[in-house]
Amino acid sequence: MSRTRIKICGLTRPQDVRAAVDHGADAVGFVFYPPSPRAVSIDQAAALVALLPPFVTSVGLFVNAGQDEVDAVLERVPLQLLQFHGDETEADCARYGRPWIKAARMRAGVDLVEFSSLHPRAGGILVDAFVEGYGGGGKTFDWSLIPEGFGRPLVLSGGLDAGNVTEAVRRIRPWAVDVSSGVERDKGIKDAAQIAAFIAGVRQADG
Ligand SMILES: O=C(O)c1ccccc1NCC(=O)[C@H](O)[C@H](O)COP(=O)(O)O
Repeated sequence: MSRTRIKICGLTRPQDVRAAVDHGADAVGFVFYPPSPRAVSIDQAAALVALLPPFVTSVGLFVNAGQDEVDAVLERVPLQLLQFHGDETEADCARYGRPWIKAARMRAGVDLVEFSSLHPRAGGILVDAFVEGYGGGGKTFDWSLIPEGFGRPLVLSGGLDAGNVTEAVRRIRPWAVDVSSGVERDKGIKDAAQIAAFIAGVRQADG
């Protein structure tokens, strides 16, 4: 059984990037959605991505951004993976020639299989809770809404923390987990001890 990949999202400070990398995160996410308290500028993101060693994926997160907005980021920030967290169509996501994951905002009544079929070229589907402000809400959703045998890389997200991630991984066996609020002392301000505890919780489930 391969180990569960780990993405730490919403990083804004160099020390938090270093903490995520040092504790073994596989990916770090930077939010390019201005209303978010975790949003970073292009200059800030370029400096943070420059801290990443090989084999730690830089992820850029967008919500219904215009093409010019995404292009302006991509010109200056070497993002290896894009994450589209709004109402983007497959065509919207595919226009940048970069690998991407598409976020589904999950709640009762959302058919994840149908959603997935609308995004066949996405590298994976990130399943987040349905929250105001599109994401970063620190809220879990009913994991039983995730169908058995989903059949493509699933990134479990939404309200995860060191207290629930071991159970979440054991129940869902996702390709990866993603966390923002659950490793923070304040929005956009990560806590190294919470990052360490979260990653240890994932590793405990991996066995
Ligand atoms: O993090 C944000 O502020 C954010 C704002 C708008 C859209 C998406 C956002 N974050 C995307 C992520 O991938 C988060 O890690 C994900 O929503 C889970 O957040 P949390 O429940 O706080 O762990």
